[in-house]
Amino acid sequence: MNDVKIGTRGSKLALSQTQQITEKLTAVGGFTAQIVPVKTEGDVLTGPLSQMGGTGVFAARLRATLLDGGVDVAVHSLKDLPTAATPGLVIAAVPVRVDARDALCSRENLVLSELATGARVGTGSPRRAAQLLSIRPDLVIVDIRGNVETRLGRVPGLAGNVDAPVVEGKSGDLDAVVLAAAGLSRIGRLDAVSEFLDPDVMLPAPGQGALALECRSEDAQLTNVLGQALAALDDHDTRLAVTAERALLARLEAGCSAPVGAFAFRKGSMLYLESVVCSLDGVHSLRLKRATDGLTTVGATLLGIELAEELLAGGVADFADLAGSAK
Ligand SMILES: NCc1[nH]cc(CCC(=O)O)c1CC(=O)O
Repeated sequence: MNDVKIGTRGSKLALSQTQQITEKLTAVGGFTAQIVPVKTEGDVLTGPLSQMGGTGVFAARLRATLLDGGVDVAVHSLKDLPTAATPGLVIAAVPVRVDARDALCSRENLVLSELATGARVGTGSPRRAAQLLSIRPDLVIVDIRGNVETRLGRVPGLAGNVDAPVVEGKSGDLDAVVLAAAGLSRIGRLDAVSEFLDPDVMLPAPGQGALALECRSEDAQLTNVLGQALAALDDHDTRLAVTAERALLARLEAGCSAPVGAFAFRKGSMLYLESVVCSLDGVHSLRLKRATDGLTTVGATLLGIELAEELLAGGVADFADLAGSAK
């Protein structure tokens, strides 16, 4: 097989993670590959991300390109991938997860507890906003969008030396932003981090820090060179963790901008899953944990479903906008 086409979004983050994956795939598979940036709806539309409606803004175009043969593999950030299966496509590999935590990137390198009363913190994520407000109700949350560099540019001193596109003419107007550590790491900007927020403080989005390598179902066969190379990149523990997190999200019928955090990890013979659902103002929240010794994707799926049902029984639908449509 020659010149496998690897599809990705065109952002710096997407290109850098796809480059790393492509190097591994070609080394394992012994084929050549070509990276094909695909413009997605999410790159074209403007307006607050949380109002762009439903999940999968970033993934839909890539999936369509995969189905029509324009690319052979799509590299997705797993947290941006809708939980519903796409007929004809499979997630052939979930490579080992990097840091799943969120990170505070602030002016003068302050940690969360040191931010001034009423400090302006940028995030477009209701999940991050709600968890920030539950610890620091005084903070002023500013809805921001744009790629990672653009968001860093909103904090004085963090713009870096890249010419990040300035969105709505705003830069340097915030005290801090919250971004995924994984994204910062992948573009080489961990220097901007003032504090890594542990899951005790802020539970990440389901799938955060993990990638999904998707291909057409017929190409995932192990009799196929591409299928073998993809299978070699799959990490079982990461697969179990994200399977539990995504099963929970699916059972809650939560949208991508719902205030739901979830983090699972395997330790020894157990898979642990913890989740939080918050009201947008951070005043109400329910946080629960569960574990299973069923270390299979079926066991992980059941764990996610059971924890979601406990959250629903605890009344989260009464205070949280699970559909994530209203702001
Ligand atoms: N929603 C955008 C997005 N999708 C994936 C990442 C990078 C981290 C990851 O792979 O989980 C980011 C940026 C961010 O949330 O700061």
